[in-house]
Amino acid sequence: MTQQHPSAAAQTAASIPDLAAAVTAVRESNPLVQCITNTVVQPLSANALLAIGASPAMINHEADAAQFARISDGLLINFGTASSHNFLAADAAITAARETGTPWVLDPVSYGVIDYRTTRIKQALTWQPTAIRGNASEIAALAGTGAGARGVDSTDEVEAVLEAAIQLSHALGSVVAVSGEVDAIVHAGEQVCIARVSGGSDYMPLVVGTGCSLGGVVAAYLGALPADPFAAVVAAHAHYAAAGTRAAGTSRGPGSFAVEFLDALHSVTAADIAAVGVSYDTVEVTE
Ligand SMILES: Nc1ncnc2c1ncn2[C@@H]1O[C@H](COP(=O)(O)OP(=O)(O)OP(=O)(O)O)[C@@H](O)[C@H]1O
Ligand SMILES: Cc1ncsc1CCO
Ligand SMILES: [Mg+2]
Repeated sequence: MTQQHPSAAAQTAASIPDLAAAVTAVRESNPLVQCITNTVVQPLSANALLAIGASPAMINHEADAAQFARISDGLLINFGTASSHNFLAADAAITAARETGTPWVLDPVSYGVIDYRTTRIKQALTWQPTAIRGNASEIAALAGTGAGARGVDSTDEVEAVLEAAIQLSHALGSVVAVSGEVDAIVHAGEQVCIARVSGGSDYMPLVVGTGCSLGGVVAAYLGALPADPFAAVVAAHAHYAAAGTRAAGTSRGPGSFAVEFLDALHSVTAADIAAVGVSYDTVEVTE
């Protein structure tokens, strides 16, 4: 079995992502992001993408999906309320994205909770997503561990599922991002790189779609930074954390937070995002 030994040294300065540069890359390149996502979160997801400087398109029918994937900079797949058309659209879009080398993100909503969706997510995993973004229970379930999600919500802690995230990243080559109070982003190459992103707000789990819309934002960052997927995924989470912290300061509850959060996604500067608390670690892998 593969073992991980925490390294005494934190990640070398040279490989620490330049978050400000990533934010600027998104805002300057206006990445086109195809979202095949659930009906609950469509407006929030599209608005979040507009607010960060990306261009969203919810193209989710199988007859159109592959054609649009070929012109997109990034693709999000989220089966939260998927119809038969959406499942077929996802298959077509992922196939096209793999042909064009377009980065794509899988949000494994409710993996392990219901059978048909679990089968379809398993199929999508065989196509090796550029990034997998989910809450702690979803990531644990993908690796066959954890307490299991309760519907779409997590019952696990991020740190408790870190080993599962590392295994998944090893197996698929994907960047694996686990959301929660402190997010963890894992990329297993010769070494395992781990980033932990603090900030945000405890209103965030009370607004539906903060996680789902983050999946689209991750796709946008990957589209702007295709050569550095770890940096892209960390920067997307730092952007959310900075905006969440700012929005919480002026909110009275989840309703006003949702509005303030969109404003903050737009108004946070690259410097604000670079100032988010992110800690880096590496883990050596030995057989
Ligand atoms: N307690 C918390 N404090 C600060 N930020 C949080 C907290 N819980 C979640 N977040 C943030 O909320 C966002 C969504 O994470 P969450 O784990 O709630 O996703 P999710 O369960 O997939 O959401 P959904 O399925 O409703 O879209 C992330 O940016 C995460 O950092
Ligand atoms: C509430 C809900 N139900 C299916 S998808 C979704 C959005 C959060 O995952
Ligand atoms: Mg979710």
